[in-house]
Amino acid sequence: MSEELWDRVLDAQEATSSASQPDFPRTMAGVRGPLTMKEDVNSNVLPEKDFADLWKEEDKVDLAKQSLLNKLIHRSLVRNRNQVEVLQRDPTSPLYSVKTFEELRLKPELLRGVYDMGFNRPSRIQENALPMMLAQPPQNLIAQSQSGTGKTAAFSLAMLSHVNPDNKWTQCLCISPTYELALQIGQVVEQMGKFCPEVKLAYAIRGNRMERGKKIQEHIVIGTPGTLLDWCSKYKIIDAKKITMFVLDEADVMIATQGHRDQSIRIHRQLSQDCQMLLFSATFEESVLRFAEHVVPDPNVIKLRREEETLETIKQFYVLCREKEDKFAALCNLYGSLTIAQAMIFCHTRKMAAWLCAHLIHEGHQVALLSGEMTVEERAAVIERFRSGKEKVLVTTNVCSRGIDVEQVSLVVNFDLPVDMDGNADNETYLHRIGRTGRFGRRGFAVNMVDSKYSMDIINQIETHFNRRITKLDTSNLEEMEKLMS
Ligand SMILES: Nc1ncnc2c1ncn2[C@@H]1O[C@H](COP(=O)(O)OP(=O)(O)OP(=O)(O)O)[C@@H](O)[C@H]1O
Repeated sequence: MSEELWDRVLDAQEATSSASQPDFPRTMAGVRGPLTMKEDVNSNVLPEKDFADLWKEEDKVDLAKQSLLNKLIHRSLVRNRNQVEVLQRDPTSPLYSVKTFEELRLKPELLRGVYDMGFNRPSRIQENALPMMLAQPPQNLIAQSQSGTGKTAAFSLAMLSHVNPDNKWTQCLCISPTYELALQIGQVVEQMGKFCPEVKLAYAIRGNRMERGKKIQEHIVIGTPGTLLDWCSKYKIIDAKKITMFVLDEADVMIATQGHRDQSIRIHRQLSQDCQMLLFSATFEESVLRFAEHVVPDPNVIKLRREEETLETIKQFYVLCREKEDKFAALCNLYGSLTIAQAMIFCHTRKMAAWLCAHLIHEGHQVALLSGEMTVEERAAVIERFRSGKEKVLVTTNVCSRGIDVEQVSLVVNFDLPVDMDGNADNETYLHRIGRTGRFGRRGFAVNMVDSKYSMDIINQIETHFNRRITKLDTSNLEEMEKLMS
């Protein structure tokens, strides 16, 4: 089963990374402020002296000043209201479009669905990709667009436009890497297709058992790769030859992760030659893109330049902590800011996420935990509670780094920085993690916890990769911070 495999992949990743990242001490630090540093370490090379030597006692920050962060986040959320409309008129924004939804020739029922969701104009990716996806004869597409700019909405519209409801068989397959994401995509399709009740949707996800051999009639099937493969090959309830549109969401991770790639390729092999292929992601590393171009015949490619990949609307910071114990203290001090809207805190391992969650609760904070070892039902319930705002702070691992769309998330904290199996910066995961905030033009903040020379190097690698500055959050300099956050 794919989800089990995914869990095993995550397990393996977590195991490897635990080896490369020393475990957080079992004792809990006393709560005190994130420390500030006089010297500017935000250059690409950290001074050679020992990290600890950079600190002085007087650098400890006045806790009262933490409230500034609260104030600034609060203000930026309030300011947000008209921002989407402004951005959609700004030619440099990824939300900009010349066309209206009407000009994209959507069916009237879909137009109603789109407007009913509160969309006024298409984003750039929607404006560019939809005509390609709806063209006749069908065209293949590999598309990259920044996180939260409407890719899911774009391919959902394509699938809903594509199916012929009179044909009572599955015509569109959409694969996503996780259970939660498959459910979320399905919800978008259901909402957008609200006025097309004749179009039916099924979820190929773990636990959704089907009768062997009896072909299903749902026009669109969304699921994870293992279950979808079972539905096509083992249970034979989908005739893959009749699929005319195949969507791979988070396509780069589906290609780069071996388990996903094997399963997706096995599904792909069963499709007919002329099945339309649509690949989407916010990140496409060069080698992955080359592989995708090799697999997808004659594709249209929408690709971002590296410097366009990060969103201007997400302000990126790092907090310097003296040592590992201080990260917890710094996080506790940020807690007020986390709960102004909603926040996601990323840890490197399940063990660390569980530890952090337990200790935050012990400190009297209300937080929820989502990590790979939970059952899919538990995970879905946690996401639902978070989405509905019942939980304000979610502690999680990379299992939630991609795709999850909760618009109120204003702050992402990297309690552990994302690193790959070799201990280098995992730039793609970083981008997806911080992309959980700043959805569709909203303002967002990403705060990275830096507790060693090693993690400072990771920050520097990320800065260099995206050519984007990650600024030291220095709560002792109020004026400077106000400027940075405005
Ligand atoms: N044209 C639009 N107008 C207004 N809001 C939109 C529009 N298109 C999408 N949205 C909203 O923007 C948010 C982000 O969209 P979506 O999830 O499709 O982005 P994405 O590019 O798939 O993100 P990710 O890269 O994280 O997977 C959603 O809440 C969605 O409802």
